[in-house]
Amino acid sequence: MTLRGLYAITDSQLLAGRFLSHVEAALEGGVCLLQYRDKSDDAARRLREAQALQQLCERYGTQLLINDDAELARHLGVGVHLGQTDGPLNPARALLGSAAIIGSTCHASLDLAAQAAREGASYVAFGRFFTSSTKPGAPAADVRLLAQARAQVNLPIAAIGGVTLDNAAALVHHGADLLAVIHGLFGADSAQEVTRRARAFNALFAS
Ligand SMILES: Cc1ncc(COP(=O)(O)OP(=O)(O)O)c(N)n1
Ligand SMILES: Cc1nc(C(=O)O)sc1CCOP(=O)(O)O
Ligand SMILES: [Mg+2]
Repeated sequence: MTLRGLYAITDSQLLAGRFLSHVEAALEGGVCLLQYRDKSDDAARRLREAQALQQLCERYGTQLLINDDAELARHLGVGVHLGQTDGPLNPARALLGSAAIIGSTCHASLDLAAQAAREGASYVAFGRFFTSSTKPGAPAADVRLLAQARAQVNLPIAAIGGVTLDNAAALVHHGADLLAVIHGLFGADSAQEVTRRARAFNALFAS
């Protein structure tokens, strides 16, 4: 499976009251990966929402990943995204199996990316590349890191953090395979605008 294109990530606050409609609008525009990211500890709601996203993803042929929670991913039979404080990759791979998509946050570190590759990650994520209203305190990364990663890491590369249609082309140009986006996609006022943005993000990979 080719991991290349828009990687949409949900945000429970931003999507309050329009969760499924905005996500479906994004899927309509084309989403390579969808990550369910909910930082609450409301396990029942998390299960319910993740199941609803799984149904949508099945309809649109999109791969679902769960942020942080390998157990929930295992329950649903989907992939997981793990940060540096979310537990090691090896047990997650053992839990989810060889076919599961497992992503790893590498901040601005090629060493972390090499380690993630050794431990069986499916893709590595670098960022944040721009100012992020969702996660303003995330460590910063420079776009030139992407070309270095391209040369040294034999895995798809996701770029995250403040990605918008105004700045995403540079990330693709420097080597990003996946544009991981929250606000730049789901911050739109209407479902139609979400779909338009999703299409526009994907068009950056066409040339
Ligand atoms: C695609 C992608 N990249 C990075 C992250 C950040 O993961 P993490 O550092 O664990 O931070 P939280 O998202 O858990 O706050 C991500 N979720 N997705
Ligand atoms: C969840 C997350 N992780 C980041 C990292 O740098 O690891 S930046 C980030 C927030 C991404 O949201 P937005 O597209 O709204 O900036
Ligand atoms: Mg995390």
